Amino acid sequence: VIPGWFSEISPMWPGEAHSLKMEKILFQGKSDYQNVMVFQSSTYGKVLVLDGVIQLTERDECAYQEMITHLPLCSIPNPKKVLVIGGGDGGVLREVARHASVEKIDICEIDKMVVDVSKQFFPDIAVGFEDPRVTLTVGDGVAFLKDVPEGTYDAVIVDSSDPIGPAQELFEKPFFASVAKALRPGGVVCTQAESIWLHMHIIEDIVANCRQIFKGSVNYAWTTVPTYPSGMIGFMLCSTEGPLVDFKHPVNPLSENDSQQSRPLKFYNSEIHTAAFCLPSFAKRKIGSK
Ligand SMILES: NCCCCCc1nc2ccccc2[nH]1
Repeated sequence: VIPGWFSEISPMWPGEAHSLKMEKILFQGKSDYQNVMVFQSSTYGKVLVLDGVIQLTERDECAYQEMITHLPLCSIPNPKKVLVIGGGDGGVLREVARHASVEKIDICEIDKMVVDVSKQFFPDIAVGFEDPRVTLTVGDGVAFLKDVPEGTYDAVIVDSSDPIGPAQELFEKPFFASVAKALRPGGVVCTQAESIWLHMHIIEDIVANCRQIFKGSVNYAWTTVPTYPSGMIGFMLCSTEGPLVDFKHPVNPLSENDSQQSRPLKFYNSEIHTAAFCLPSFAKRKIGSK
């Protein structure tokens, strides 16, 4: 261990560890589900860490929050009701709120400590909770979805951590089936879907499960996040049977310089939306779609 440096050692990326120079630890706690830590880094702003794994930094969270939100919401004409599973930092809520067509935003986050810590240390991310359309449920997303009437949502966003830890069930078939039931015909889901450099086997399983359950489109897309190991993270975008969804050509554009927005988009735009679905050959062979 190098004094003054945080190294992200995890079984999720054996044999490698991304490190960030650390100025000061701002919070350390243990919730009912995981260890929670916040530190001030030297060059990436404040950093949120769960069980030793970097969830977000102030400097590059935009790449993840904007893409996981706008890839699905810009792919359907008029999203009205949106569900977020996970996402307790509030960043996805902040991005969903940019869509004027949205009338209702439900969020189900299992760990209240993540919400409280985000509000205290990441106000520009937790700002998402202030939108009047938002209803927060603190609980297990699997149980939440069991009580959702069929066809309730236009879009579901699963902003989870990784299969090692409290989010494990969010990567399994029964959960995907409950998401499909909660979506209207032609509805869309976008999930955090790991890295093609590190987790190809996990992704192949996810793609196989999604292709069985979602009878519309199933596409993998990705973004670059400098503070995530392998510098990238991917998303699984699926649509249910019904009006065809072409994820690669957004029908509901968000103007990147929308003057109404107090904060313009930092990362997402319609070109990068389309580019996000382009895969390197090694990945195309394994998880590409026709
Ligand atoms: N909202 C949490 C996003 C995921 C944070 C943890 C994490 N960091 C990763 C780096 C590479 C691949 C998968 C990863 N999962």
